[in-house]
Amino acid sequence: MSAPPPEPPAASAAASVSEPQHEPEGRVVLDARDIARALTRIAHELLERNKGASDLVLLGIPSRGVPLARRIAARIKDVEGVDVPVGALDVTMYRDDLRRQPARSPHPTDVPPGGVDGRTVVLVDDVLYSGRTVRSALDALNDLGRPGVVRLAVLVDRGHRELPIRADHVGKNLPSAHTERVMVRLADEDGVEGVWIS
Ligand SMILES: O=P(O)(O)OC[C@H]1O[C@H](OP(=O)(O)OP(=O)(O)O)[C@H](O)[C@@H]1O
Ligand SMILES: O=c1cc[nH]c(=O)[nH]1
Repeated sequence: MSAPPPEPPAASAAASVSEPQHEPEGRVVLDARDIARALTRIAHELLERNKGASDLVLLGIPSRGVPLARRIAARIKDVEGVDVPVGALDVTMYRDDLRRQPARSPHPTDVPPGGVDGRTVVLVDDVLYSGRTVRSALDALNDLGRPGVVRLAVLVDRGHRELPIRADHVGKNLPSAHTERVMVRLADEDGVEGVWIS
């Protein structure tokens, strides 16, 4: 009798993150150090604009906006010594293309204790393109409360807005063609880190 086949590795988020993935094809527009610098600058800009960290709440838009928001919060902690609350704002059920697109699985929304009422809420996402995700995020946020101010921070603005939305804080402006793909990969989510265009 032959030995049973080995068990496949357990499918877990931790396993998928620890296995390095292949880098996307295309031209590197930001490497890991560029991303780190951009996030440091955004953290400083936020503090300057807000005159400190008081009342700030960072809400990442899944999926990659959430680790980016955490990284910005870590930089704010380094500079100001303050723990800024970080949460996640899922936009899936607020999209304007729900009827046209195949169903997407929602991510959890996670509102930090203290909520958003009266706070300066900074929405954080990896890429700003048509602006429709941010539009849906504003609707999702409206169901959570009434922030005093809402700002937007993105790692990459690739242009081609379809709505009157702009970012307050941008890691990199990346003029792009509609036909091009912009791929953000973050080590904590993807096992590789950088931004590629192809
Ligand atoms: O300005 P827009 O045209 O809305 O495009 C930007 C959004 O598109 C991408 O998300 P995607 O829906 O591909 O999901 P993902 O975050 O899981 O990659 C990206 O992460 C932004 O959230
Ligand atoms: O509401 C949304 C969000 C992202 N993309 C869309 O086309 N619509």
